[in-house]
Amino acid sequence: MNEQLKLGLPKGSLQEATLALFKKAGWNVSVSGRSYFPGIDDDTITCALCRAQEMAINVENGTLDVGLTGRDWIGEYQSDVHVVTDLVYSKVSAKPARWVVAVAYDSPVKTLEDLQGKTVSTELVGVTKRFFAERGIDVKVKFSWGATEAKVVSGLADAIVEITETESTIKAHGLRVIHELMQTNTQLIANRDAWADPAKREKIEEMAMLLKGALVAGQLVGLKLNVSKANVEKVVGLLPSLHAPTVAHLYQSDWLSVETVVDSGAVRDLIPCLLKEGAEGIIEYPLNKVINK
Ligand SMILES: Nc1ncnc2c1ncn2[C@@H]1O[C@H](COP(=O)(O)OP(=O)(O)OP(=O)(O)O)[C@@H](O)[C@H]1O
Ligand SMILES: O=P(O)(O)OC[C@H]1O[C@H](OP(=O)(O)OP(=O)(O)O)[C@H](O)[C@@H]1O
Ligand SMILES: [Mg+2]
Repeated sequence: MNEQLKLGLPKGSLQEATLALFKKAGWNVSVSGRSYFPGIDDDTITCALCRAQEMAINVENGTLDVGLTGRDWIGEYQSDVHVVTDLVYSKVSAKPARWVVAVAYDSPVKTLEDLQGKTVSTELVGVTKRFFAERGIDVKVKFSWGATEAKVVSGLADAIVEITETESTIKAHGLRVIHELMQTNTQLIANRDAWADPAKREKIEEMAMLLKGALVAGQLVGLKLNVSKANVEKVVGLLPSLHAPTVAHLYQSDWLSVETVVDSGAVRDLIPCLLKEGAEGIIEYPLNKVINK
């Protein structure tokens, strides 16, 4: 690659989770002081921090070759970019976040149609206008700079269209969700010319593969245990795995070592069952990457 790859990292809600993901994928990104140009331990890449809202615009116009942002903001500007891959994580979890229509708990509004003629406050103006227009519901959409939930409480709007992940902000303001507009997750997007350039495309594809591998690994753990030959079938039968588990002989013994990868959420229930079926010396370890062809 002759030129460095210009990578945009989202400043704000997605920043921390994105830098942690890059670290797991193999890149150390160092954000220092007030600079919006972090360092990265890869000579073929230059980094810039960019608001999630502006990322797709900057990738579309070539200021950046590649960037990460939410599907919501790509849709808001209907940006002409190449979506390389979905990376399903949000601010605090590895799940999508949801854009919802919410009203005050005691509001007479029960359905979307009840919002006819009313005021809706949101940061996501374009998507919201299109959403109501498609349904023939005439609402006044007012742009919100943030703290949008407060606008229903203070009577500035009849409803909001707002993002929620844990629902803690919705609940803290006594709001009621009446409809889900869409789910959103992080995506890796590329500029169309960068994607057409073979060297850049190869680098972007490698990046996508390693980021996905790191993300998948976050939901899995490695599990290793010993079991006697007599009990191995019962123990292996309990193990869900990416492929068949690896079974190896222990030196000068009738015992076997079994190694596999399982869903981290399943381990709590799985370990007691494995013990009951004769497993011993169980170890669980975190994984950095899981790469599947
Ligand atoms: N829990 C969350 N809350 C808000 N945005 C989230 C959350 N999880 C993921 N996102 C994504 O983060 C992006 C918005 O991030 P950004 O930091 O630019 O806005 P913000 O959170 O409103 O920033 P600010 O801290 O200035 O309010 C969107 O693409 C959104 O989908
Ligand atoms: O469902 P939750 O987990 O509570 O997360 C969603 C909240 O987080 C974001 O607020 P942000 O911190 O961006 O503040 P803002 O409203 O000032 O943009 C978003 O706008 C919601 O208010
Ligand atoms: Mg916000």
